[in-house]
Amino acid sequence: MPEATVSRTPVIEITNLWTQFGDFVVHKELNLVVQQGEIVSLVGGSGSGKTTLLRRILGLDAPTRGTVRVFGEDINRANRAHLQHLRNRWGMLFQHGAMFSALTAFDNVAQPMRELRVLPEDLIRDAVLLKLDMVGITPADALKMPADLSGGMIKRVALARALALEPELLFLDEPTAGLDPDRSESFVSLIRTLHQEMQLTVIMVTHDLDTLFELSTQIAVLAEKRVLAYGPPGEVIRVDHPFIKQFFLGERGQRALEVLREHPHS
Ligand SMILES: Nc1ncnc2c1ncn2[C@@H]1O[C@H](COP(=O)(O)OP(=O)(O)OP(=O)(O)O)[C@@H](O)[C@H]1O
Repeated sequence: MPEATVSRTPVIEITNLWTQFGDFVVHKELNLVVQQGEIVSLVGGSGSGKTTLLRRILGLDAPTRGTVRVFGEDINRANRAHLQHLRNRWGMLFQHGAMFSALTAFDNVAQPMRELRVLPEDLIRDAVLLKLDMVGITPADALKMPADLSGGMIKRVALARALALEPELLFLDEPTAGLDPDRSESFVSLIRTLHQEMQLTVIMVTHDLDTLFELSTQIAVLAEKRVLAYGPPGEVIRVDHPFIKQFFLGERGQRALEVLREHPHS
């Protein structure tokens, strides 16, 4: 296909989104367009509406006004079956892993595949072991219950589960929270490798500036009830706005500039 005709439908397109709880407005005329292959970090102060925005994108709650399109589809107009089809195209890693505590690591990863009810069990077995191998979990550890795994291992198993259905889009909520610096660093390089190998689009919420600058191709700053700035890290941190200055200044800003010097393309 000639390049000019290749469709560039954004993976996510949010138009004039309003979110209101009673009289309290969280998002006002919020717009955001995410193209395929980006790693987007959502940042903003506490209560700025990051989690609520994620929930809107996932179609968990309908917006007060505005539209949310994922893979070109209006998420709030899709019927149940269609919504499920869309959901199978993304994976979500929750902050605390959110594993089923009564299932082994293996069965936690197998669960989304079993739910599809189309794959034979022997194929599921191979696919689960492959996903666990990708995130560095051995077959022996796969048989353990979540309570017998370390925090870092739980995150990796939860990531394997989020990747179970080969998603095109991955949501990460505070992916490195609760990990020590070494584990956090190896989790970041795992995400980076998976992003390169699977051409994933990633949307993450993170307060960890190291993770943010190591991974993001774009940063979306949520403030004043909208996306105040959106662009590559090097551009966003130079935006002249009190929140952005405060967020990236001082020690945080120094680290940011260091990482940007190490990765001058970002
Ligand atoms: N179901 C709800 N009913 C009423 N208010 C809500 C509801 N969900 C969220 N809010 C409010 O909306 C605002 C945004 O919340 P949200 O959890 O999205 O913020 P956040 O940016 O993710 O914050 P944090 O970084 O602290 O997790 C908060 O003031 C919160 O109290």
